Amino acid sequence: MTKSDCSDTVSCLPTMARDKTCSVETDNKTGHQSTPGGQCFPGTIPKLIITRDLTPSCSQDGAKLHLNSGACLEPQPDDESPCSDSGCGGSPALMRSHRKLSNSSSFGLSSASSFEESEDDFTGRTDMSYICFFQNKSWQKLKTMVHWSPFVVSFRKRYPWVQLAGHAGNFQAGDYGRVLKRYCECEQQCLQKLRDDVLQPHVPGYYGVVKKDDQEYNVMDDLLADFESPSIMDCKMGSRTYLEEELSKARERPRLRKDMFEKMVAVDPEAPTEQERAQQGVLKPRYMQWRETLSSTATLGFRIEGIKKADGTCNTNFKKTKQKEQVMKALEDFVEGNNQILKLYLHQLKELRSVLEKSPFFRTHEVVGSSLLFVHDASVKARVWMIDFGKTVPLPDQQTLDHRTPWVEGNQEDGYLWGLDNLIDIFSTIKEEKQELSRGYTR
Ligand SMILES: O=P(O)(O)O[C@H]1[C@H](O)[C@@H](OP(=O)(O)O)[C@H](OP(=O)(O)O)[C@@H](OP(=O)(O)O)[C@H]1O
Ligand SMILES: Nc1ncnc2c1ncn2[C@@H]1O[C@H](COP(=O)(O)OP(=O)(O)O)[C@@H](O)[C@H]1O
Repeated sequence: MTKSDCSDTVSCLPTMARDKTCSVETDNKTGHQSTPGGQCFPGTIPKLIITRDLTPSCSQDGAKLHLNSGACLEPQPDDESPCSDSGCGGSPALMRSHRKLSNSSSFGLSSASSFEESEDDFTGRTDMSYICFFQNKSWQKLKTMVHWSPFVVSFRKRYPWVQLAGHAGNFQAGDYGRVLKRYCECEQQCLQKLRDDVLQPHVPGYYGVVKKDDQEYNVMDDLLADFESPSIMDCKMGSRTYLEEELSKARERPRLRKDMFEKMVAVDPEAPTEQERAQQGVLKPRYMQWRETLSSTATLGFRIEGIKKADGTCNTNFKKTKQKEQVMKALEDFVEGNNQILKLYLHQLKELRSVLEKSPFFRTHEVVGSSLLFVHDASVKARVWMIDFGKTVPLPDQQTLDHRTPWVEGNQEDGYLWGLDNLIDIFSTIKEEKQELSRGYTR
């Protein structure tokens, strides 16, 4: 997710203390559209009601959103999450739209064929030494159907940088071994605090803020730097992908998101309700809940966002990967039957869990929308890191989370450890099945 100045300020304070005022008006960088004609929905617009989701397959309660009469719906900047592209403010340099990278099915070209000039490349010099070169040209765009980032990291070695998920345009190359991520105060505060937490080895190293072309960036370790042609997987953790704060805002000031309506229809034309169809828009929490129940987020507490393999193939088409068996298949495919890689990942996930259970930072933060980034290569090196702290917010004084208790609105539980337990179980099952299989062969 990306940043917005005022919403960051709002969300990086403990919930109780947050200043909810935000004077910035909706801007056109967001790409979000209001209801048809740019007006408030002309009909009777219902009020927002939150009810429990009692779906038996879901081991947690979930808030459901319904519209009742009376509200005027139109996107507003402060409806968004702390680092949302669609939030208010942001740098003038980023007034262009920052699309969310599509999760549509996509199979990458080999990196060799993916380098191409593009009209919308970044060109010209910058005031920093972060220009990257490929074939003597600056800022080559890695152009495929998938999410190659618009830069090639270059210094001691050149390698195409891959952004598997998240918002397009959020990253730029840093000095060798570092990347720049569009500034988000919330994320900055987390990365800073994490430097002094036991979790430090499990998150990218953080090196402060730099300004480039009027835009600020958080500088952090490039987690791909020490790998050769890495395979990468992004798993979004937790049973909930929107902050409680986003829910309150949606209830206080329900706003329709036409872009989310369109993303919903693209996956399942039957998904919107009659009313949503008439409005041509959905509320953000409604969209997020729909994504959660369509995927494994609601039932397993994590979901796969994308996988890029060493051969360059890339798949971000996991929106409907929900059943345990489907997830297992995707994970098996990711490790390509390599037992050692499997063991390394399992070991690291268990180690991470034990550190999370001890971490003061983790205990005192609502961790939403954060991912685990899995990276391995042919040299049988494999690592897992926590990334994306744009919606990780401190809890009010004295409050702590166990990250396993099912969420009910108000308790701020995020299901992170529940999801990690499930992920570990799935990796363990794959390992056991492989062992069974090899025992069978040797009999
Ligand atoms: O994956 P799809 O279905 O495209 O939906 C996206 C993701 O949930 C984003 O989360 P993430 O950045 O973790 O991938 C979220 O950003 P937030 O994190 O800001 O909530 C986007 O909200 P908007 O940015 O409001 O569009 C939402 O449209
Ligand atoms: N420090 C990093 N090193 C290498 N790759 C990263 C790093 N941070 C993010 N990425 C890549 O970028 C993608 C999106 O990152 P994320 O922080 O989730 O962005 P957003 O905030 O836009 O959602 C990840 O799936 C991963 O592929």
